[in-house]
This record gives sequence, structure tokens and C-alpha cells, in this order.
Amino acid sequence: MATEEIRKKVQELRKEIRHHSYLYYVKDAPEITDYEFDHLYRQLVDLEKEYPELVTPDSPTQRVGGKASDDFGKVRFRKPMLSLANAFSADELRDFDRRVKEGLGVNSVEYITELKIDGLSMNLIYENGSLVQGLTRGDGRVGEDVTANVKTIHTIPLYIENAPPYMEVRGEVYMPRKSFITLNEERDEAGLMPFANCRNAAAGSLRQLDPHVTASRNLAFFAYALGDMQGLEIHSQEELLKQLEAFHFQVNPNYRKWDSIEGVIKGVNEWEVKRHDLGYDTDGMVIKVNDFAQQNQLGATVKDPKWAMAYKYPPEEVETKVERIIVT
Ligand SMILES: NC(=O)c1c(N)nc(OC2CCCC2)nc1O[C@@H]1CCC[C@@H]1O
Repeated sequence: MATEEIRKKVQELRKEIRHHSYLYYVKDAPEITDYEFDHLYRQLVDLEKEYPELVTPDSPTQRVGGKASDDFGKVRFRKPMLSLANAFSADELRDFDRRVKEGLGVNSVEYITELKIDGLSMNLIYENGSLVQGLTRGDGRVGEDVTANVKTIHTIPLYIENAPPYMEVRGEVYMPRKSFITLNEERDEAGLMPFANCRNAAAGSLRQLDPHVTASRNLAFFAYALGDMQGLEIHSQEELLKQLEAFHFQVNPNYRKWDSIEGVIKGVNEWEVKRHDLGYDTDGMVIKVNDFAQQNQLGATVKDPKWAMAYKYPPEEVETKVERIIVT
């Protein structure tokens, strides 16, 4: 039977392992060597083996613990996951800006832009800080339970300190380009079809029936929204992103506030080129009214918010090696 002292030691080890995992995976700035980390981890594994009654689902040792499932249960969200209306030109963004100002009865609005990550959106349910469910977006109202696979993603915390009693964290699961290239090389060598793009590779990796396969795919997660929540007072998208960072989620750092749509358009044009230097795929920019009171005033249609738009970049010209057959 574990003594109080053993329980305390296990809690301390978990806290330390969470801290160093965060520094390594989310901040890419480890403070200890892999050897020192492995030593901490080994101590926790040994204590949990000796005292199995101490094991909890949110222990760092439980990332790749799930059994293979033969299908994914369906779960209805407390709050729907909206999608985004698309804009394909600067003028369409100006039209959006006009509608927003009209709807609010103002002549200036603060926007925030975020890169549009090209992955698949997820709904993560946290109760008292512990991750209890990881759900795909599905049709926006009912998603699939892929919790065992989500737990293998190191940039998704299994336990969050100082979390509210209930919180739904929403964001994008994506596959870094480096991992995508390596995966396709491995598939090619194994005589398997390659994945067409990072997004398909991420979706295929997340919907694996065996979590051990998902764990080998090096998936990652950018958080960008909250669904239903209790005990959190947040007033703007910028504040929300900072709160998600404080909870140790990976938040894409390339967000920026603008006090006019002309500024937004400048940002959109800059990133059309700069985004190719990133280590992950994007397919546009998301433009949001920053203030939450204004978002609520504008509301949403049955599927899209009236306070946000996705500006889509034209798809890359994929050089297709096609012989030009000249018909004479
Ligand atoms: N893909 C993204 O990077 C992204 C983002 N940065 N921010 C949001 O905000 C949500 C919140 C309310 C409406 C859209 N959504 C995103 O992706 C959505 C998920 C589903 C459809 C879009 O891809």
C-alpha cells in the first residue's frame, strides 16, 4: 500500500515530467538532457508498477496506453463547432468589414488575424484539468471519440494546472511537413500509397484504430478557441490565445491585431509568401473580430460566425509532369 510519502513523490515526479515535456515539445527549449528526463520518467514508471493503485489516466505514463478500438463512438458537443465563410479577394474582405461595421453600428473595428492551419479540427474536453475526451469535429455537432489517439500527441496536455472545472479546447491537429515527408518515404519503401498532403496524413493518422500507430506519426496541435466552459472570464480572442498559452497549449505565434481591414489585407498579402517557410501547411488566414462582446452582438448563421472569415490562398500550382501532346 502506497504511503503518503510515496503519493507525494509520484505527484512531484508527474509535475516535473509535465514541465519538462512542455519545454521540450511545446517551447522547443529543453532545460535538462534526454538522459535526465528518462531518469525522471523511469522513476515514475517504476513507482506506478509497484503501486498500481496510484495510476491515473492523466499520468504522463498513460499517453500510449489506449487499446485498439474497432470503431469510434459518436459524441454530441455541448456547443457546436462552427466553420468559416471564405473570402478569395481583398474586396471580399472589405465587404466583410462593411457588414461587420453595419451590424455593430460603428465605424471602426479591431480585428485579429491567425494563420489558417491546414489540419483537422478537434474538440478536447477537460474536467478539473484532466483531458477526458478528444473528439473530431465531425459535422460540427457530433464528433468521433478518438481520445486514445489524441493522448499520444505530446503538444496536447493530459493535465492542466489551475484549470477551471470544465473547458472545451478547440484547435487543429496537424502533421509537420518534415514528418509528412519521412512518412511518405517509409510508405514508398513499404510499397504503400503515399499520402497526398499533410492534412490527409494527419487525418489518416488520427483515425487509426491502434493508438500505437498514431503515436509513431509525430502529430501536433495548435489551440485557437474555446467551446463550452465554466469558471473562465475571457473578453477577446487575443486574451483567449494568451490564456491557452498559459495552460501550456501550443498556440500559433503568428497572430496579430489590426485596427482596420486595410491592415488585415496587408498582413494577408505578406503571409501569402512567408507561409512557405513554415514547418507546417496553411491554406489561408483567419480574420476575427477581436472583442467577444462584439462577436456575440454579431452572432452566427446556422454554420458560420458573422464575426470571422477565412481568406483562402489559391492552391499551389503543382508541377504535373504531363507531356504536352501536340495534336497537329
Ligand atoms: N484552421 C484554423 O487555423 C482555424 C483558426 N485559426 N481559427 C478558427 O476559429 C474557429 C472558431 C469559430 C469559427 C472558426 N478556426 C480554424 O479552423 C476552422 C475549424 C473548422 C473550419 C475551419 O477550418
